[in-house]
Amino acid sequence: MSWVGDGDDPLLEVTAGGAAAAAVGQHADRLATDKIASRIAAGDAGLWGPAAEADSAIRLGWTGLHATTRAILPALAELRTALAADGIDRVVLAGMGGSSLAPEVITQTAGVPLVVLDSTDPEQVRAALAGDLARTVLVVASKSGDTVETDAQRRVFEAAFAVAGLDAGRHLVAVTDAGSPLEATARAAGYRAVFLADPTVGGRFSALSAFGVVPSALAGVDVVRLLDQAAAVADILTEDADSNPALVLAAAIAGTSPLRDKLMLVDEGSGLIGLADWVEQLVAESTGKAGRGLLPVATNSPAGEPPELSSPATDVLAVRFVALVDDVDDPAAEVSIPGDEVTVAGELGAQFLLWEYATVVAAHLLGVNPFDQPEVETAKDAARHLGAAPPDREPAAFVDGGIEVRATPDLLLDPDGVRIEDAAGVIDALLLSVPDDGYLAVTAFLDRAENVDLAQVRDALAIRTGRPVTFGWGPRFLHSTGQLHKGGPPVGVFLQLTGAPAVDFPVPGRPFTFGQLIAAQAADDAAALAAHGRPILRLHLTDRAALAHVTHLLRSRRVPA
Ligand SMILES: O=P(O)(O)OC[C@H]1O[C@](O)(CO)[C@@H](O)[C@@H]1O
Repeated sequence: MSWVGDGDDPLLEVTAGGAAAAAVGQHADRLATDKIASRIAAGDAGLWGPAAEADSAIRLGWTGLHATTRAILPALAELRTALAADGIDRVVLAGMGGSSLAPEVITQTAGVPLVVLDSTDPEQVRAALAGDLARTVLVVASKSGDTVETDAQRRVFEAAFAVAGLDAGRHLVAVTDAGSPLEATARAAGYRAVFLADPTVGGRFSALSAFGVVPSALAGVDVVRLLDQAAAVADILTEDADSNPALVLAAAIAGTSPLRDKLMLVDEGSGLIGLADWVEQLVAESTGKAGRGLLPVATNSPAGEPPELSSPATDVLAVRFVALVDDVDDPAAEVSIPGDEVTVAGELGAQFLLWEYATVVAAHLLGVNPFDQPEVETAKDAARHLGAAPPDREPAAFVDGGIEVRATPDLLLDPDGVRIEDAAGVIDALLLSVPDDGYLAVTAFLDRAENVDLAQVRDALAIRTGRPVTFGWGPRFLHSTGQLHKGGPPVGVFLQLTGAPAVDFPVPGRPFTFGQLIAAQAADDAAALAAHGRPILRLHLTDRAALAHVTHLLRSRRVPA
């Protein structure tokens, strides 16, 4: 069945087939009758249960950002002109999760350059520092203002500008909440601009706020068009109608029975580059708690169709990002689509608002609070209090060809209880441990620019395990699927990849280096996952040249029948 967001010139189109269509038939009408959409737009904090009200009461500002964000556009335009007059035309964005994912999608889709630095990997930080600093402006984006990764990136750039003999303040812009530590730091350091964001908008819902538009506009994106795309569908998305695309999408992704909680996000010519990475954080961090949640699987399969969809398991749902169909003959027409699938079409600004509504309605259906991230706060606190000596490194169980192997105990024994002493064997043990309703999460605390080919192991592992496989770069995924890994259904199995960096350097003013910071973040995440009873295999490359060997092992070794 197909729902078109409006008349014969669709701005949004959501279609559902099979189990997803059945879910829409089962839930959309009640969601409309219960006036969920209009209540969200009206700021009704009571839709997610009493325990969530403290959060939901201050986290619904995103419903109006397409209008309220316009207030900063004149100052933003002036700043862009002033920067150009100063010969500053390279924009680097330091921010994690919701503070960088939307600008990344916005600028990639618009085809304008933006260096997104959302890593503490020393090699990735060094690459961002290697640009022409005289032509560089660093946008430091952090709602809380004390995210350890962003603070470290800020510190090293401030020092680099000074060493280069530049007036650092003229190369620095901040986006943060009023009263945050970053606001105070930026003003004291004379940043040339400090944009205060809407405090009633959480990070993963901030795409249309200053967090989304400041870096994008400075990079050269027409953000008025982006806001207009959202404004054009705002009314449709608040309609209490079973044809409301947000209600349809929410029912399709969260209302199937049995629940298809592994969402295979597949791009099929949408033109929206990287949208899956933004949806991944929004859906995983909003729904992945209380032992429930939806696992978005961002797939960049070279063949186009991810292996998981060749014969989809009963807990898998395909969500395809497609181009809008211009000539819709009959807007009310119901077009059937094959399989247990959902297709979503719309301009980027419209999709931001669509997915935000759909996600909070999905959380309503799942019975979870979409606005907190309890397990991530624990990780953020641990990182904030990193002392002079990062947590002692767990000793390796064994070393095999330059690969230090660490693992939860069960993975180190073969089916006969004999201790495994080779990397290939322990990889097999890991893949065999993926439950029938589970998933494998590969987390690579490496350089996502330099090691980009590593992401291709996702498909190979999906074939080997026959289960959904996610691939995330660390520490970036900690602000996305990290919440779901620890707070969601306890069915994940984890492969963590780390590597000794070729370079390392201190975080100015802190008692650790970038290499120590990222190693500590990986160790903390592994410990947290083990504490949640999740199997985890950690492969540490004493030389990143061994990555080719690890990739071969992941791709090639057969799991015994
Ligand atoms: O913008 P901040 O406060 O630096 O937080 C960055 C990200 O970390 C989280 O708070 C937790 O992952 C996200 O919700 C947020 O987008």
